[in-house]
Amino acid sequence: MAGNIYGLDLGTYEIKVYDERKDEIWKEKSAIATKNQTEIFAVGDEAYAMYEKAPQNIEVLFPMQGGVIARFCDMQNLLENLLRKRQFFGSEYVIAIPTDITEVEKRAFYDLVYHSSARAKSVSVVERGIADAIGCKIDVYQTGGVMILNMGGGTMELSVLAYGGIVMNRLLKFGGEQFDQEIINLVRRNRDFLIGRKTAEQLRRTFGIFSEDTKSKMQIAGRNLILGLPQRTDISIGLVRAALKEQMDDCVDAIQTMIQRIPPDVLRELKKNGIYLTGGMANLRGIAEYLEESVGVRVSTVDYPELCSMNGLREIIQDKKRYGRLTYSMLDKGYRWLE
Ligand SMILES: Nc1ncnc2c1ncn2[C@@H]1O[C@H](COP(=O)(O)OP(=O)(O)OP(=O)(O)O)[C@@H](O)[C@H]1O
Repeated sequence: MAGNIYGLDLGTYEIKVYDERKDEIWKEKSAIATKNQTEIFAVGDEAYAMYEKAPQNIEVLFPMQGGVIARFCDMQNLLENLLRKRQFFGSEYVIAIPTDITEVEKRAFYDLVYHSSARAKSVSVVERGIADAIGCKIDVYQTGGVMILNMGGGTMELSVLAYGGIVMNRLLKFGGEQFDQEIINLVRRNRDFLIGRKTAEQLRRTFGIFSEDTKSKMQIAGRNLILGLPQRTDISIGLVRAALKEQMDDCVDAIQTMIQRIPPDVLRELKKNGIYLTGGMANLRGIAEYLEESVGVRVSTVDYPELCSMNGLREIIQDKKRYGRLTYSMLDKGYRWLE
């Protein structure tokens, strides 16, 4: 059977895969569990389920950090194990990659697949901002200016697009994970109470932190650091809101700084078209309204924002004639110096 075509978005929080033959998108957590530092014990969602619960000889690792591949071999093992269940030999791959990273970091995405046991027929890459825009149903060739803000698990990526290309791009190295860490730190400092990353994520996802609500509380489990005992306690929405404030301010500052630097003609169009929010963090209730009020430009979200770049990759793969020129191989002339 001839090879398939896969679209990949290797996120810090989740790996998303588009399978062209089945025309389906699936996702798994970017996590791998190793036993005694030698043997692969579990991958994806199964490995993530063990995080903070696994026995000492099992280590749960997150090979993507800040949007780039931090542990190359672990990431390759993870991807190979996830794809092994499918027809992955001799297939073509299109990978969505962040723009504002070094050429060496970009090349790592390419090598990850090209030099894996998948024996890929071809590997090409596309800037994630472009995939996101196509996923938002923006006509990337015709638009004179639009901003995409991808709010992910480990990064926030700001891209300004015009006429099929990226005019400006900035990758902020914080996302959902860092928000959760801030919640953990504040609960610990304020309440002498230790909670895990999954509990912090649950707090962030449950509370409507951008609403007017000041009364909501949620009961969570953790460890009382004074008594050293496991306990349950109530955490208020105000505490979670306070934990997220600084990073939300940094995000608003980054958007405003970028807006100040945009060439005037592109800015005029951008003000008409607005900012599109993508990535899992765009699911936070009320975030679009909050950003719109803070930066003074219309902000919209799409349904299932975490899958937006995958929907874009799907379009790119299905309509190669139209979108093929937006993808490139890292073996193209411009990249040969890295070989
Ligand atoms: N319904 C939701 N409410 C709030 N947050 C959510 C929701 N769904 C997902 N998230 C958050 O979105 C983040 C993951 O988003 P996404 O899948 O876009 O990231 P990623 O692509 O893996 O990471 P990155 O792009 O930074 O490398 C996680 O922090 C997760 O907690």
